Amino acid sequence: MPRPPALRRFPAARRAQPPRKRLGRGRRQGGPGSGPAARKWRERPGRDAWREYAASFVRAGLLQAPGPAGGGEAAPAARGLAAVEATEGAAVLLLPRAQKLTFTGKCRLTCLYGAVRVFGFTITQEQPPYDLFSPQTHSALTIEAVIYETLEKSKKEMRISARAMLRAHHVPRAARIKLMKNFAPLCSVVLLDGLDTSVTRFILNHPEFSHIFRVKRQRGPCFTPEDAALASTGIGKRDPESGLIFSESSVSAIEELIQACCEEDDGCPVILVCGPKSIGKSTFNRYLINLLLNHLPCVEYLECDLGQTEFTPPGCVSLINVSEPCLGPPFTHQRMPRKMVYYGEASCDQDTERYIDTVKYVFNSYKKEVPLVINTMGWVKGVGLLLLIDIIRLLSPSHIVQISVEDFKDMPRFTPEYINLAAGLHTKGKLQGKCKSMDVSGMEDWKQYEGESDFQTSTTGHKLLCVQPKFPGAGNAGEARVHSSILRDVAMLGYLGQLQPLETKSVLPLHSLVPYQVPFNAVALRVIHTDVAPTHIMYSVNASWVGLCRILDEVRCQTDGPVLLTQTPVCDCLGFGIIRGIDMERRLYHILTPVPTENLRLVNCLLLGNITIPDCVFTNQQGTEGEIPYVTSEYNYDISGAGKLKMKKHLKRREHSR
Ligand SMILES: Nc1ncnc2c1ncn2[C@@H]1O[C@H](COP(=O)(O)OP(=O)(O)OP(=O)(O)O)[C@@H](O)[C@H]1O
Repeated sequence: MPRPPALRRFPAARRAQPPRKRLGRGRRQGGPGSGPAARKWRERPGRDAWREYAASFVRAGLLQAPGPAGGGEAAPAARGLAAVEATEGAAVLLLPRAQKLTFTGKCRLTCLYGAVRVFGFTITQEQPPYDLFSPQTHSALTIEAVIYETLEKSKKEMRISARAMLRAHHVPRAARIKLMKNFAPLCSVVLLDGLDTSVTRFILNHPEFSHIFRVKRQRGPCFTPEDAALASTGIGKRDPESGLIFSESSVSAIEELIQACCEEDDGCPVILVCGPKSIGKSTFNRYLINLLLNHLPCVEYLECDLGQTEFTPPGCVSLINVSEPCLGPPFTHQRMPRKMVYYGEASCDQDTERYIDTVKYVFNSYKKEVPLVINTMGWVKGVGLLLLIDIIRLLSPSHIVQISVEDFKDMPRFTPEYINLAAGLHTKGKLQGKCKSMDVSGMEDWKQYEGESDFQTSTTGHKLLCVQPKFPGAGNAGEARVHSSILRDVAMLGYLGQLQPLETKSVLPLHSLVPYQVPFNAVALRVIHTDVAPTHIMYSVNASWVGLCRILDEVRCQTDGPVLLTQTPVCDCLGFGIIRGIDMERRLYHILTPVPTENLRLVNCLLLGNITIPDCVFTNQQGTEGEIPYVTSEYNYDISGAGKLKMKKHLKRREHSR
């Protein structure tokens, strides 16, 4: 096994952590959600007030409506959007009222005047800059001008203050003049800067993903000066249809949920979102969270989908406090949850009981102080449906958002009555036993949790919100832009990107980074997903992805290790690492991880699951001479555990019209 260069001790040794770029930006200010308009609305009693406020969503373009701007009642302004190059790599964009820009690429947005909404989140001029990520792997982001308070300023006063903002941001005079020609009352002006973060640099450094933010270069007369200005910042205009498309049922579900979350006497709604694969659950959740963050300082998010996790690498159940908007896909916002358990598989079909225990363990940390949004797996057929019923009983949500296309027959409507009566996989329905027609075959061997004090099966009745998505390809996983395994890989790269030092512009290959050294006897070890003979354990652990966990038992070892656990614990996971190499003589694991040292001190257990390091990490070991470590072309595939690396050349699964 290759030995890395210099080593540091772990967990006792310190590792110099460069100051992290602060993504946090404190409490929301302004925006229709928290500004005087929203306050006025909140103070007005009755549902009509809410309806009136909700209509502003429609006016602001949340609902697709006919007309070039798709802006509902708000007629498109006479003049279109204008974009001019400001300084190098930056452009200023003027959006007349209700106008939108849908784009691919990435940029940092500062609102200079008025207010814009991106993915449901409203950014006003009082707020700091926000990083926007619109890769080809997901539906494109849209920047839309929204209606805002003018505090009864005259048109002249508005022009003066817009001009002052442009000057304050060093927008050159010629650009200012050009922009101000397009100025109209209630327009919005934003500054777009080129964006290059250490995480995106690291991801883009892998040839497989180098094009995910690439903007299609247009040529000829279609390429306007506006396009040139936008291209200078790293974004390119897209058709509005490439952005989010919300059906009326989505909009009314969102209205209802925001109302429930913002009404103080309504307690803390627990919103469970479910539906088949690729139906838009994660996108709905992100959008809902962003809208809620216009009103509330934070919301909580419970991730129960092991395969497509929002804030963590795959294979985890986690609870996270979200106070910053999600303005990109999961690989752009990997964060440390409040509570996380590493389950170790992208699906739970092999051990549903441990999955239930894991969800239960993580959910116990939710204190009902802020609304909770729950994401569930897209496995909603057969056993998956039964398991979802168990999860609903366990979490007892106040609202269920059930997303499915109209002709989807595998998932019955999750009305309170249905959830009360139906059999789950580990739980009985209320009338089960009395009702002969209910299918409980094959349930005899399952442990019945009902009646156990810690398994909350009471269904107090929830509000069911049925959503029929209308975007092309909804619910058709085969038509997805990108295969789910590729999204998992890129999420892991997003996680590993946190290892990159913030201060350097170049990408440091993973094999050049200094790992921690961990004595065998300091941590217990467990392979979750398969039985491995103790004599072979080091072969399976080397060059593997591991959960860095904390078990409550003391890790005691008479010998110099390794310490092997005989059962998989349901325990806290503090992050992930790569076992970079194993020193059999000095009995040390060499682990690369972005987990901060103070948390590493708590780690006393390494869990190895069925989540593998993306192949591109092995094949992309730049600068190595001769055979690439861990990758060989001369291997005996008869040896148990040997496998062929699949070279995924294209992100697209099949030709997609968009
Ligand atoms: N409202 C929408 N408008 C346009 N595109 C959407 C919308 N919702 C989702 N999509 C796109 O559809 C694809 C699948 O969406 P998403 O990941 O949200 O589905 P999911 O149900 O969470 O999938 P999974 O079951 O795999 O977790 C993504 O490319 C996403 O950008």
